[in-house]
Amino acid sequence: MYQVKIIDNFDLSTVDDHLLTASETASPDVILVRSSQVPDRLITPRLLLIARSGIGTNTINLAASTTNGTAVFNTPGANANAVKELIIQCLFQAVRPLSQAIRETAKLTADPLQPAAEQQRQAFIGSELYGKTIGIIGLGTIGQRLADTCYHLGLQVVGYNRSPKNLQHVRQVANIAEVLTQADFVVLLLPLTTETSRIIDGPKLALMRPSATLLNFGRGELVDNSAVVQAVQDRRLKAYITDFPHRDLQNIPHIWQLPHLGGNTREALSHSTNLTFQNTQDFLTAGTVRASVNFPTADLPFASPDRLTLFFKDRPGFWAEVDSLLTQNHIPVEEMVVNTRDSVGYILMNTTLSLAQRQHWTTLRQALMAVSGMIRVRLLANASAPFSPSI
Ligand SMILES: NC(=O)C1=CN([C@@H]2O[C@H](COP(=O)(O)OP(=O)(O)OC[C@H]3O[C@@H](n4cnc5c(N)ncnc54)[C@H](O)[C@@H]3O)[C@@H](O)[C@H]2O)C=CC1
Ligand SMILES: O=C(O)CCC(=O)C(=O)O
Repeated sequence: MYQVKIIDNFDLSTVDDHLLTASETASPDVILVRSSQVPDRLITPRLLLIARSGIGTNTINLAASTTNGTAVFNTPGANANAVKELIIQCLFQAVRPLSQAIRETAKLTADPLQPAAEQQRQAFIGSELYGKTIGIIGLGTIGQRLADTCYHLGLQVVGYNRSPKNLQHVRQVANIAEVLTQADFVVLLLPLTTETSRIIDGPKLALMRPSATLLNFGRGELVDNSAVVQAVQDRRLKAYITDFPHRDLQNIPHIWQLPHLGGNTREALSHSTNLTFQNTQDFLTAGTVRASVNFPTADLPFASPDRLTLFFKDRPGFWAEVDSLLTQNHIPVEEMVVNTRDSVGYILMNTTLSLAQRQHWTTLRQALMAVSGMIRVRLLANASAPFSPSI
């Protein structure tokens, strides 16, 4: 049974109850997390995986996880529609003061009500999105969906992504500055990395039209808060809408703060949680990696009694050494997949161990761990074979 540290809310009742148990141990096997910070102290040698329900992994120390041989998973696309719909809602709210109109109408006491309400309409004249230009910075899953919907609403779509995408309805430009100068609405949908931190600073804001609105649904740290406050207060930027509240932005006219609502729909939460559990279960039982941000992808039918998984720093000659060690120890390689990513590699290897080999597994594991570059070795038992729990 794997010990699971649950950060944020997860209900384990739908997961195989022989696999996971919630625990407050200081050295869990598994961490389940939503948006909260994962403390570095939990990344101990025992930690096999961190499963993030959601896409952004900026609250997880990826370098430390990789060095530790801890796979970090996320749930690509699971909340993309929810984020897109909220952005569309914000765009409409930015051009038509709907909530203000509802609030003011509710205050009226006149009878008949309608003529009195209509008297107020002058205060709620809006404008239309049709024909305006939206600039999308970060054309990943959410950015692409947003681009598509905006196009169908009649907006012109300008976009920028680090690596250009093959997209029908987006005029892709060479840099962020070109988006900022052309758009009536600029939407940030970038991950937070060292490269993107404060990517929208004072000089970049100065490129925006005074009539433009900036919407940040990527991460708060993408924007220099003091520069955006200054731009809004100086009327060099019409408004700033952010999904990442900060004290420095509190109660400032034309700055709207949402409590990180992008993925906060029943559907998105259910998709994300299901995928999180799937990622966790597949990795624990079979070593399968589908949606990891630091492990190479690897999937292989578990058609053998046993399986070895090897995670290693990629280097020439690594496999030759492992292979010779396996041969010396009479461990058959029945089927295998190997994949590399950045500077690490991952192997799934189907095998059949004799009873004696299983009994001496600790010794063999030590020998494999001694191969230069090896980071983590696991032996998994096929659930349908009569063997003790995975190590
Ligand atoms: N507000 C919310 O509740 C949510 C916020 N997010 C945020 O939105 C981000 C995007 O989400 P997805 O579209 O699902 O992710 P994604 O990974 O599909 O898209 C990110 C895109 O940004 C591009 N990119 C990365 N670095 C770049 C750079 N320096 N310059 C230009 N482009 C760059 C990538 O090439 C990729 O196309 C997430 O990383 C997360 O921070 C995601 C989901 C919910
Ligand atoms: O709603 C959440 O917990 C996370 C949304 C988010 O920011 C993400 O998926 O990156």
